[in-house]
Amino acid sequence: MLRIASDTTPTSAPGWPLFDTAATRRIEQDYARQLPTHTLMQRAGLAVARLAMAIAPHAQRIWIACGPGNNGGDGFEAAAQLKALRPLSQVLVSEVRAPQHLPADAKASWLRAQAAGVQWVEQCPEYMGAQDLCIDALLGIGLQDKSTTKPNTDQRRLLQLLQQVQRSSCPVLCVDIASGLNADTGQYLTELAPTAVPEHHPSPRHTLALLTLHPGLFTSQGRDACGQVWWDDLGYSTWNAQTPAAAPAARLSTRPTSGSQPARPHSSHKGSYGDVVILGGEGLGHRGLSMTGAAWLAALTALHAGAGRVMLALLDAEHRTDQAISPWPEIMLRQPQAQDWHSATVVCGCGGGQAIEPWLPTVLQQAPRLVLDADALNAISQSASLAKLLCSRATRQQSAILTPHPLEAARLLKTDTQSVQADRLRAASALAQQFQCTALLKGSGTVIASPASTPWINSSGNALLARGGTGDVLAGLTGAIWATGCTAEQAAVQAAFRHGQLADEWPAHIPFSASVLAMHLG
Ligand SMILES: NC(=O)C1=CN([C@@H]2O[C@H](COP(=O)(O)OP(=O)(O)OC[C@H]3O[C@@H](n4cnc5c(N)ncnc54)[C@H](O)[C@@H]3O)[C@@H](O)[C@H]2O)[C@@H](O)CC1
Repeated sequence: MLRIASDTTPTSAPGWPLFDTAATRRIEQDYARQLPTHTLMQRAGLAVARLAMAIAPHAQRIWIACGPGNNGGDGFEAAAQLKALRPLSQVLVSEVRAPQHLPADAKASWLRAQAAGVQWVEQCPEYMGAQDLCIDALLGIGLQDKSTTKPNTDQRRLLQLLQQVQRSSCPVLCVDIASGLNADTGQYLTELAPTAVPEHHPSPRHTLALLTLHPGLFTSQGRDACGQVWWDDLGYSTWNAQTPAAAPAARLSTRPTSGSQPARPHSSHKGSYGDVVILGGEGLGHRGLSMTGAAWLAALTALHAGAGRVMLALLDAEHRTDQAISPWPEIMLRQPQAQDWHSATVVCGCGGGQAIEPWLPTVLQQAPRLVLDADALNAISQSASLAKLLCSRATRQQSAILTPHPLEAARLLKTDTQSVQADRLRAASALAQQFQCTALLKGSGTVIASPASTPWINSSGNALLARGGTGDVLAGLTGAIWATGCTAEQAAVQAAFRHGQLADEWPAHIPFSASVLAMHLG
């Protein structure tokens, strides 16, 4: 998902820091002060040119769409560098704004592109082929919402070029971030979002983030818009690795260095890995809608993910006799009223339907570690007394992890899905604050937030996971990891990463389903 395009020093803290626009501006000013004028843009242009040659080594034509600000300046600079590095290739530029109206850095790069012999064209040539390359240098972190003002000549021209970039049939390399995408949230400005291909792009897409990585590259619409993300810090972390001029807005989770499964001491036993109890699975007898499969999926996952013991308490009173024997003999069946909730890690709500609500006061008060999923979250969003019980857990040193999808998060926050998706970091942080717990907001670029901690964005996963039951697998996996003794935040971050990593590494010859995913966790 993230590749490093320079010899950037890895951070000593876990995860890659993600800086929002305001923090990036502070870092840029701090760094630019130390360097000769124009150095940063020259480094940016060279980084773009080098990556362009790496991803399109056989390109005969490289078309660069250059916007009205410094993102466009990076484009002019890349054009100049490409012309020097690839004199036989056609390097073509289309601009939004005449050079006399460009910022100083961008104007200097425009002059360098002219001097290098770059060719100016009105628009993307129709003869561009699949081996050629399109570079999107229209808008970077200077994006502004101009929807309330009447479009001027620059805006109309920018939209015209942006549409050509978005419909490009050759690979696209975006400079810093895909144009039109908000670097803080990963949401497109409505008027700049792709219209012909709303969900995915027909040609491969790469994005070279410059100086810092931004949250918007990795969540919401960012993953589809930016494709493969590369990063060049332009030398900043070598110059100032320890004390960046601003704090990160989030961290990007990375592959654990010790491997996915920590080594188990020889002298360990089942008690070393904790008990996980799954409570959920409304039975057919309640409303004629069986949801026991969801609870089974969570239990099966906890079993294969390595929990010491797994208990399954189904909310299926009418079918109790059918449940005397588990199809997986390692999973111990329990009647909810016979279960002691005081010591185990409880995963509550998978397929719980309406039958979960009467059990929530008990688990909210008794379970020391509680993962709340699906219908448990819906019940809490509709009941002030349950919400109060959830909030009060923190005062009793009991922790909780909420695992909502955007609609469940919207219900808990008394808002709508669109508002949640408009700023996923803010929504997850609001849930964590409101309920004093860890919130894992599912979706493209899962966000994990805890009170008083920098939130995480998960870097793994793909659309294979967009099918029924994978959320139950994530809940069971979170419970199994948490039961081994880590913190709620660590459990949520590790579970989200492992869940997505399995999908990323899924063998093409094995049909994907949630239950097969659960059984691949060993
Ligand atoms: N100055 C430098 O030396 C460096 C600049 N960098 C680049 O500079 C970029 C930021 O530059 P800027 O601050 O100039 O910002 P941008 O170049 O992203 O955009 C600013 C321009 O776009 C126009 N604009 C914004 N929203 C618009 C909209 N919705 N419709 C039409 N026009 C719109 C603005 O009026 C302004 O002219 C970064 O993303 C990065 O690519 C980096 O390479 C680091 C070094």
